[in-house]
Amino acid sequence: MSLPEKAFPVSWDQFHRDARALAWRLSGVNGEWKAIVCITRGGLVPAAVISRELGIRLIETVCVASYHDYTSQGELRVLKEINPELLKDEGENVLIVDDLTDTGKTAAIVRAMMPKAHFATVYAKPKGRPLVDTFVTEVSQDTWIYFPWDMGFSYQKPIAEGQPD
Ligand SMILES: O=P(O)(O)OC[C@H]1O[C@H](OP(=O)(O)OP(=O)(O)O)[C@H](O)[C@@H]1O
Ligand code: HPA
Ligand SMILES: [Mg+2]
Repeated sequence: MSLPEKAFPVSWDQFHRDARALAWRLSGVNGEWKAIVCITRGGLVPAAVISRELGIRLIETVCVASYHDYTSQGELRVLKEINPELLKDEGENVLIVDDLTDTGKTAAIVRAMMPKAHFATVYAKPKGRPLVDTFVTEVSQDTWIYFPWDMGFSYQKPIAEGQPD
């Protein structure tokens, strides 16, 4: 996979605002959500925001791993399945939450587990967009989103002292 050309760094403040915007959109979708199923690890933070905003207290995880190094996606592995209780009715009234959909492979795997669930992500790239029902911001396929939990502040040398070679 070629390195993404564009970077989209997201601060904690921006991510909180975008996750709350997703909660707003979801508040009009369904009267009573049975539960949230968040796709770890990226879905954990948006699920915390949405559960607080929508008052959803039953939160389940489905643990999926695929991107094993910087930007290349390996084979998708389901490390922990969804509680069978929530698989009844094919996931009707269940809200699946993730941070983003990129190629859509993760979304496809989890959707297949609960075809009637509502799938929401904060960000979406074009290839994954058809797999999600509600999202906030689309970014181009060649953009890499840098999430706040992957970043930190670092010292920047004064311009006069020149930059490392
Ligand atoms: O649409 P896709 O191409 O499948 O990519 C999207 C998935 O990739 C990332 O998770 P990752 O597998 O990196 O694990 P993590 O959430 O634990 O970081 C992200 O959180 C999504 O779950
Ligand atoms: N940013 C961070 N993690 C990701 C991305 C991305 O753009 N795509 C898949 N996992
Ligand atoms: Mg993930």
